[in-house]
Amino acid sequence: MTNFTLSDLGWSDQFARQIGEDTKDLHPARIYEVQRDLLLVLTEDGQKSLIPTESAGEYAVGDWVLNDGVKALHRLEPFSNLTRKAAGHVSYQQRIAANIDTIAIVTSCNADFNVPRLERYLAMVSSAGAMPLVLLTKADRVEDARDYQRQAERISPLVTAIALNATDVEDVAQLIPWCRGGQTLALIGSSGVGKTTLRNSLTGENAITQDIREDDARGRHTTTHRSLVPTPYGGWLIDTPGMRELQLAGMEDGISAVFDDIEQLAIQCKFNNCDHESEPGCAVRTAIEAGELETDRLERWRKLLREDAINTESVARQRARGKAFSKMVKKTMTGAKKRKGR
Ligand SMILES: Nc1nc2c(ncn2[C@@H]2O[C@H](COP(=O)(O)OP(=O)(O)OP(=O)(O)O)[C@@H](O)[C@H]2O)c(=O)[nH]1
Ligand SMILES: [Zn+2]
Repeated sequence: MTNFTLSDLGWSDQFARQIGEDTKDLHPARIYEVQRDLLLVLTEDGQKSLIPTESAGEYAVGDWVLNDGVKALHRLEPFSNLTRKAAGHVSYQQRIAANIDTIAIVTSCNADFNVPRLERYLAMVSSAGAMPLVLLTKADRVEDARDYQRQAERISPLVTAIALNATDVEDVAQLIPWCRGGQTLALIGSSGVGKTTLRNSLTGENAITQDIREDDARGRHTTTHRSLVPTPYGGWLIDTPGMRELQLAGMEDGISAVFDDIEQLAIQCKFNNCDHESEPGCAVRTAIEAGELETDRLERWRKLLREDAINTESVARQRARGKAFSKMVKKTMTGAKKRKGR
């Protein structure tokens, strides 16, 4: 990985505009891997490692940082930002990857295919500010993959679905338009759907198909081995480990985008606080009665909005608690310093 220009690396005016008087002497670098105490980056002068100046969770693979050759002093605002609500009892928005043009949601033409889960992923992608693509792998294992394709495309006009055999290099070449000329494509989806296989077919390399496990103080966990890898077509690929749990938080806009059909109907309801239950003049109910909208889809929309609202609140509460704690620590420290100075 050497000799890339900034534009090969995905640099654009949007980032150049963020350079100010105080940062004009620093150099841009794109993160290809976030390690606990180190950021592995790509620059015009090749690969480097930088010392982070914020906690590791503040950086994501794909981010641009400005550096002095040693430290990552400033993180540039990304044009897209893939996050999720972290699993577990501590609620926070976990950054997964940044500056991705297209996010491919990978599922297979088998029992993994699931419309509610696709809707969930699509809301996530839409909130991230990236273009969604649905990849239906294992198309070689079914009689007719077009049925899966139709079901996926029916979810939203935002969806382009491609059915393919991930093990077939020629078939996977259909994805070249999304990973050439400095563009970044990310792959997300459950474990075993073929993300690593797609990556190997696209890049010609042989990435290990299993996640590495490591022990740390908090017990066993799967290493979050996300990295930005070059494709032979001039673009980039980010492979993310399989996500078991996919909770939404702060993604109301993404949900609205995926369920735009319902939102458009809701605008036409007689009452603007309509619950779409039994109110007169409800355009949503009318559409259901006319067979233009499925009750199940209405229910899924409601469920995601409810879940998003609850999770968003718990993330906000956690953040407030964290802030209150740092404030308390700061006050105590200042108090201690003053007492010492006296
Ligand atoms: N026949 C066929 N097999 C496939 C296809 N895609 C993936 N496979 C097989 O399915 C298995 C799982 O594929 P992986 O690429 O490891 O899946 P993954 O999404 O990377 O899984 P994680 O690393 O756990 O997230 C492998 O044995 C692949 O060879 C396909 O399109 N057709
Ligand atoms: Zn209504």
